[in-house]
Amino acid sequence: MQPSASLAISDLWIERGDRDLCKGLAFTLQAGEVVRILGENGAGKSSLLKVIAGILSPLEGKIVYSGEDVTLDRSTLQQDSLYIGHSVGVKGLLTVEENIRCYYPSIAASRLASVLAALGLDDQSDALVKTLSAGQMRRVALARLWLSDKTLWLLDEPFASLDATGVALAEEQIKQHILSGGLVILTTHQDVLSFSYRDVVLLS
Ligand SMILES: Nc1ncnc2c1ncn2[C@@H]1O[C@H](COP(=O)(O)OP(=O)(O)OP(=O)(O)O)[C@@H](O)[C@H]1O
Repeated sequence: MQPSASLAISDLWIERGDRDLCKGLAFTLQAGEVVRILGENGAGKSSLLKVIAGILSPLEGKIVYSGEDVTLDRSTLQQDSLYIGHSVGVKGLLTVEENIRCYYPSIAASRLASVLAALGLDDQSDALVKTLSAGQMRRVALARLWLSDKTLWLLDEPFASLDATGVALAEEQIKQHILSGGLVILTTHQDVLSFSYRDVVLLS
């Protein structure tokens, strides 16, 4: 985790297909803050997260991470960020444990066991992910929140498919992260969140 990290987005303009998204978007994020991206379906919320993560490039604008202009080269930001996309992004033909080991190959068995227990997946450790429910798959994806040492979290619909217990677990991880000085940008259609956040609204 980087102490006192910050993110500043200015004059951002994203184009996808023949649509202009987020034209002139600007916002900042300081250590310990959460921004929730709001907007109608198709407004560009997922696209914005992908641009910040360096998966897509903006047409115009500036992205500054902790004082460094990373607009053209997002590698510094990528090294210090965790992006969990809209799709669950887990591998169905691997077990729960193998999925987690894909990202954290040297994780200690005791650490893995405690994360699986926290997620209520301890009985599913050896199950093929394709045999799990949608909410259980989302929990496997969210195991990365428990294990991440990255500062900036970019979370696209992290609560989708989760039951109330799953939402509370994920919210708790986000709370712990911001208490440690992390930064979070998330999209969610959930109205009530149990931590402080600012809204950035994308107009369609
Ligand atoms: N792979 C793609 N190629 C071209 N255009 C795309 C692609 N993916 C999304 N788009 C377009 O970009 C626009 C924004 O999509 P995006 O997924 O970012 O919106 P969103 O706000 O996250 O929507 P939702 O709330 O439905 O998840 C939409 O018009 C969509 O059609």
